[in-house]
Amino acid sequence: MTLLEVDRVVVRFGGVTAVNEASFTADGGAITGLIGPNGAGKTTCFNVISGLQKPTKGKVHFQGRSITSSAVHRRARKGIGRTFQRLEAFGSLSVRDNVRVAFDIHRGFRGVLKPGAADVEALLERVGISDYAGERADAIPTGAARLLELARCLACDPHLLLLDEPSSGLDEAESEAFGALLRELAAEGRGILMVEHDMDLVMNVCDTIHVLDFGEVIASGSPAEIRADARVQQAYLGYSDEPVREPMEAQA
Ligand SMILES: Nc1ncnc2c1ncn2[C@@H]1O[C@H](COP(=O)(O)OP(=O)(O)OP(=O)(O)O)[C@@H](O)[C@H]1O
Repeated sequence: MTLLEVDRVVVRFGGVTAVNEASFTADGGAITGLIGPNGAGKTTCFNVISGLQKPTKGKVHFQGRSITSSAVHRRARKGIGRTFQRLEAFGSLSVRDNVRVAFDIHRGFRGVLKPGAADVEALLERVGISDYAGERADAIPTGAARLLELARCLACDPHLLLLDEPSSGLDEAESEAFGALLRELAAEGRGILMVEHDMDLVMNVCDTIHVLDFGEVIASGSPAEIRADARVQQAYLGYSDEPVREPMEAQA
């Protein structure tokens, strides 16, 4: 089922066209990748979807309804959750308290008053950061902080997760566990739209990938289709006979 539809969105910043007639979708129960070179317009698209950036033109639909003019908090209440490239946790609070705050805010909206200590612990366990539960959020490794961002987002039980470079800072084993967690979340029916530069992760977990270049969607398809697309190879992936990882790391 189509959960999110971005329809011919244009974003201009003065003379810079950051997003140019971009159209793409993300389904519930699936992982969708949004990839492209630095400056291609990926974060600007996320800002348009979450409501932080008004599009110059175009529309955004969520669950079949236009949210183009909805405020950020209304989109969040409708079930759009987001993590940021820059980490946004409360640094002086513990990891546990960061997740607790997210739960409390979400429950406050819903009018649920039951204490949720067990839920907090279960969520910390689920994303794999229980060992850091008592530590200050600004004292944990970057990879764990990214997982904390995800936990805070999941505390709000989103239908659609927008994940902006969620795996940066994760080592190979953590990245693999993270991919498995994403698959689990999608299997629960959630939609995941992910901006990510780790091509191994993207190619392994995504059902569909959209490629942006200079603000335009230059290709959409399965990982195999994207790998084989000549325009994508030229704009982003490098040549097809080279391993995918090397050109990506060269760009980072
Ligand atoms: N607030 C802004 N004002 C002016 N130009 C902006 C603004 N935000 C983004 N841009 C420009 O819009 C273009 C797209 O930027 P954006 O951050 O969306 O790209 P991106 O694909 O997310 O890049 P990266 O992979 O480096 O995060 C870039 O040329 C950027 O410099």
